[in-house]
Amino acid sequence: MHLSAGFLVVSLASLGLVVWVLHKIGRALASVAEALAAAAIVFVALWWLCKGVFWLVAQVVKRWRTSLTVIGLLVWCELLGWISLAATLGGIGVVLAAWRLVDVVSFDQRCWRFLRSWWARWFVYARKLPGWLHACGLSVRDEALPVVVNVNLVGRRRAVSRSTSHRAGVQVPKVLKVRSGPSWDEVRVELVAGQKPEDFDEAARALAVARKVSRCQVRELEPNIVSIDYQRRDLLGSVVHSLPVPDVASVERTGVDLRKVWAGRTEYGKPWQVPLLGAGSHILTAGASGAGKNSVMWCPLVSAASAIRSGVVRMSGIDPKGMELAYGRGIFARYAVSGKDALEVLDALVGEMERRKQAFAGQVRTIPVSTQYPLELLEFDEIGALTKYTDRKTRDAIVERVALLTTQGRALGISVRGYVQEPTKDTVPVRELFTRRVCLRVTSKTHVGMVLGDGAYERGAWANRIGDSEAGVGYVWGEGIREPLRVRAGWVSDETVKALEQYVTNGGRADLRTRVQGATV
Ligand SMILES: Nc1ncnc2c1ncn2[C@@H]1O[C@H](COP(=O)(O)OP(=O)(O)OP(=O)(O)O)[C@@H](O)[C@H]1O
Repeated sequence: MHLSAGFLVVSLASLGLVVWVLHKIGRALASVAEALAAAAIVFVALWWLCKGVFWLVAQVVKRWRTSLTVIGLLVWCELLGWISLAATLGGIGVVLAAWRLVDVVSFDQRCWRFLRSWWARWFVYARKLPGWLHACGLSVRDEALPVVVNVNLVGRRRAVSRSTSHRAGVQVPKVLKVRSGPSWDEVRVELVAGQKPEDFDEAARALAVARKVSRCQVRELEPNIVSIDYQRRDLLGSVVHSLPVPDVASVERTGVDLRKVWAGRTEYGKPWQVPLLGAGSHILTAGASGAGKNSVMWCPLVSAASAIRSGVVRMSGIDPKGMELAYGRGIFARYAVSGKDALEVLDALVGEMERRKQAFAGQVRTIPVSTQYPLELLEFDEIGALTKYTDRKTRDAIVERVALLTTQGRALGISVRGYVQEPTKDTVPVRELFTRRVCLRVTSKTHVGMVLGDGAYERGAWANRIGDSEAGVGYVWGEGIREPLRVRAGWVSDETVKALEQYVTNGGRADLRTRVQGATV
């Protein structure tokens, strides 16, 4: 009995001791945990503070223009007061408004476009483009590869394969620069690893829809940098008029640069200039009926009127319809309607080419054009009518001569400009030999590739979407032009064609046909 009471006392005392020790340990651990938590909180706070300061400094340095402006404004307010700042800003606003009223073009080019670019970058594209790109499938997911570990206890071998996935986030191309022109915004972005410029070509339509504009064009600038161009408004919506025909009585317009002849306006509001001589001067223009092929033909001729009149340019025309060129018949030294006459005109040009070869062989690489050796410019309307819809023999002969002229004529001062409604290979078997092509409104998407080449449609040359009311609007691509360029040819009225004929033939007194030996009717 005594023994069990003693045992009980000892047990209780031991239990008390254990509880007391545990209590002490618990308190000690709690203090350690508290200290650790406090240290962790201080550390995390310090970490975020450092990160914040670093980010702020980086922003101030990176956006140095904004930083300087803010600092300047603060200093101004401090030294001169905010009333003087408000008055000065108001004064600048009034001056800018007056500038805009007086000369909107110089105002836009020298001032407004910089502000517009800045605004577009920070308030449109930096904010919204990542979302659009992601929605159009132009982002790359950071997906860590899923891993499964199989342990083979018998063979003590481990095999590793993939089975779980981890999604850490999404990478979107970075906006590098925004340039905002009068009708286009050019947004330069840097691609992320795993993307290629072609991905953006394919998504151009979706990008246009996301931005709620009718056109978006993608240009590859560097292997990892593309420019996404958005058309905000259409500068080619209204008719562009051709230059006036020079007045015979006034001082003559001289010095036409035949390598850059005014032909209309580009979508960037700049002059569209075509070469009638040298690189890119063999031009094939395709367009459905009523697309405006005639303005592409006549407009540069009106601009080069003085060179035609002075004999530096000698015109030849093949006009299977017998209507279009016939209207300005007087300016053509050689002219043909039927297949047989067309062959004679082409033979005459090939003959001239051979003569020039003999005269200049070994002396120059490109002949200088002059009245003695003028630029021979052939306008070949409805080329398909003679290369597809005639008898086989005439057709082959015509194709052969056109091929000769387009492959050899350039350095010898001979240029060929062809026009066609249906740009298929069997209609124009030599279409690749025309170094520059113009695609006006066409009826099908496939025609765009046939005229301008592979990838033109994807790069934004949407010629099948040109409206019926947009005659003269088209895309030009080829030698010397990196991306399809949207243009509108200058419109040439019937009166202007007649005035051109009057001017070139000196009121009918000069018959250009007499200047050509062996000219056809
Ligand atoms: N640059 C232009 N701007 C505005 N209107 C134009 C322009 N070019 C042509 N047009 C108008 O569009 C109509 C068709 O033009 P055009 O005769 O040049 O077409 P086309 O392509 O030659 O057609 P087709 O092959 O049937 O002869 C004409 O009424 C013309 O006045």
